[in-house]
Amino acid sequence: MQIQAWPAQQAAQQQLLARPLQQQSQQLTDAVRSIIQAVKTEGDVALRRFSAEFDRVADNPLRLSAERQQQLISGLSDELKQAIETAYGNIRRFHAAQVPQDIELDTQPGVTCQLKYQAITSVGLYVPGGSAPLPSTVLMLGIPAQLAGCPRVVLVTPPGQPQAGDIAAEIVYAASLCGISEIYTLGGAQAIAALAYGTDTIVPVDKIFGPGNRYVTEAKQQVSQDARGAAIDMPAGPSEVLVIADDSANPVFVAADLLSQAEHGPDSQVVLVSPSEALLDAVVVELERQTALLPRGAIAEKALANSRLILTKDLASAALVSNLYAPEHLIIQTRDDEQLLGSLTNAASIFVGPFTPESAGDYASGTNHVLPTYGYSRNHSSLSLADFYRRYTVQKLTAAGMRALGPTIVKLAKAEGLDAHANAVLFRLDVLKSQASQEDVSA
Ligand SMILES: NC(=O)c1ccc[n+]([C@@H]2O[C@H](COP(=O)([O-])OP(=O)(O)OC[C@H]3O[C@@H](n4cnc5c(N)ncnc54)[C@H](O)[C@@H]3O)[C@@H](O)[C@H]2O)c1
Ligand SMILES: N[C@H](CO)Cc1c[nH]c[nH+]1
Ligand SMILES: [Zn+2]
Repeated sequence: MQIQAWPAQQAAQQQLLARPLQQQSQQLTDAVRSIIQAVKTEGDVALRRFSAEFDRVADNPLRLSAERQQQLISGLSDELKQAIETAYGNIRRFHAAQVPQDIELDTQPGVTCQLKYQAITSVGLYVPGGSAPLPSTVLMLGIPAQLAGCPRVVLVTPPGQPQAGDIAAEIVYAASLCGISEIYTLGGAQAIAALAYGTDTIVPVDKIFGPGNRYVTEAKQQVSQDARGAAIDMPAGPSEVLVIADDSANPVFVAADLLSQAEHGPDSQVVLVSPSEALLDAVVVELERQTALLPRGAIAEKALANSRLILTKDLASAALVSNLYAPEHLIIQTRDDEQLLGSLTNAASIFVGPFTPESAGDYASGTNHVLPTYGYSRNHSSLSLADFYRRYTVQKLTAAGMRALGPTIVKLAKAEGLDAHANAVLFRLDVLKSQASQEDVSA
């Protein structure tokens, strides 16, 4: 990998920080649109056809039976179950602290406003599984759904592991901890279409959560733009990380952190920004050494080909590079991390100091690993418990409240030229006036 100096020109800066695959290529949009259309018109038949075509699974049973779920779980070792339970505990603790509070408030006497939270009725969780099955993602999605109390939680994940039509036992165990038993062996854009529009086998859901490759992410965006589709959490595509490190950082740690995301897939991107040429040089050597030892080294190498090593004049400009890139994950390993932290904006999840690898947040520290990618961290947030609720308001005006606020509403409605709005208040004020004069007469 080549070390590149941070250029002064804006166009060159943007080119250097471009994501590897044009997320919105017309070819991708069209391919996903036709998959969605086929699922809408042909239902289960299309689902089975796409499973055969993209996942090499003939006659996909679609639903993972309760018996098969139990069989798969019983084959898991106690050590692995325990590790999943430890992660479950930390993630649950962090998300349980996020429970939103209803608000009830009199904005003025007789005018009561409430903000209320209600768990979304039915949610669909997409757990990636094309390149590697991700039970950790089950916890990231299933725990907040469980804590919010969503009445129906459906899980979909690509089939084929450990055998055709199956899914990984770890995924099933993590799902069982989260109280999820409605599981479909489906991946890709077809799974998203099935969740959004339903088929004979799958009842549609209200909101779809979860990360995935570019087909999954594009499908989520398409169904969310259709009023008859489903809402989505965020665009959470191929994993990415940006590391800011100075000459105090350990190049072994930095290279390992970069590779931890490079091994996700060939379309992942990792970026190292440093004012230290010596550190950059040492990381190049380490990347080569560690990649050669990785079972997924070939995948990581492809991701490294889209990746960047950037030399800046100081840490302040390294922070500017990060803010411009808006990474999914940002790791900082410098002499004064706390000071740097104050100048960092736009990162979805930040990992501070030499003993905080991104793997901690990917698996078990407690934060959510479902995060916006492609630069969407500028205006989208990391997944949290709040995403599993819908918010709504309730209000009530007493007669006294109407008497006091009515004239203001009438004035504003007249200013907008909306007389029917004004009338809805004026007719009530008339009734209140005549009630008041009758009370005066009888007094
Ligand atoms: N941003 C986040 O929060 C986050 C979290 C975890 C994982 N991820 C990312 O999720 C991604 C998971 O990707 P994956 O591929 O391993 O699994 P995936 O489950 O997202 O995708 C696999 C599915 O893609 C479909 N597919 C494959 N090739 C296709 C083609 N040519 N045309 C149409 N559909 C096709 C198949 O149906 C397959 O089931 C990785 O890029 C990983 O980095 C992101
Ligand atoms: N790094 C991924 C989010 O981009 C999450 C993950 C799951 N397993 C390992 N990593
Ligand atoms: Zn990861």
